Amino acid sequence: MTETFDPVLQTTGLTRSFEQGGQTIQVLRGVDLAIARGEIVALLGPSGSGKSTLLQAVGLLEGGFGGSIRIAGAEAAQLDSHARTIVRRDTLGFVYQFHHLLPDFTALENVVLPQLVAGAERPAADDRAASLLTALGLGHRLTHRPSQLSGGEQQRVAVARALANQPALVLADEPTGNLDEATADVVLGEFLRLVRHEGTAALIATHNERLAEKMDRVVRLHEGHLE
Ligand SMILES: Nc1ncnc2c1ncn2[C@@H]1O[C@H](COP(=O)(O)OP(=O)(O)OP(=O)(O)O)[C@@H](O)[C@H]1O
Repeated sequence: MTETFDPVLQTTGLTRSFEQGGQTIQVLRGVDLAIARGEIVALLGPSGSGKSTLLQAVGLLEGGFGGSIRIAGAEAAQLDSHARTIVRRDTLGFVYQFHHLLPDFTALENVVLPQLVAGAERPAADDRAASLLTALGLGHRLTHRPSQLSGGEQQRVAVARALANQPALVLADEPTGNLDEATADVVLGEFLRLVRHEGTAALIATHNERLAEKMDRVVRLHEGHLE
């Protein structure tokens, strides 16, 4: 019996260009990428090669792309804005270079909130948040606000928030790019361990070849294509 490949993300001939000053900048020129369920993929490429542009497209954060993006079987171009919001909320998790935590809420609340938005109830949402934060070594920081946390701790909270709704795919854009090298290593290691434990697939843009080697596969953006 042949197993059918059921990727969590599949892009085919993905293109994206920007108009600027009367000129067209062709950033993505036909990106073909398939990520299996649970697979962790490093996205490498020089500055300006389009890593963020690719993550924004597959994160359904903006339109304007050509080609096909399928997320968990749904064709992005066929989704209206409400359906895109549901896919983002229920299927995707996001980690950025800067944590974007809500400053007036505690670490725990920052991880509880997306769950409540998705329809979870307390105390189950609190338990899930506490368990994720504890797995990231923040069990003693649950009631701290972001400003009371170190940079590495803030990024760990952002990781816990991204995983809170058990997404099928986490998209991360330079998730440790704002941290010093030693902290970046530790936080990325914990991020990968937790993603593996949860069985979540991930696409992680980074400049760091050494960190990329810790992932299941490396893809490189070069002149608008993946190598
Ligand atoms: N909204 C926009 N309007 C015009 N050009 C844009 C826009 N967004 C991105 N670009 C251009 O697209 C190219 C790719 O940018 P992008 O941020 O995706 O690269 P990157 O690989 O993530 O870079 P870095 O590693 O420096 O973060 C750049 O030349 C950038 O100037």
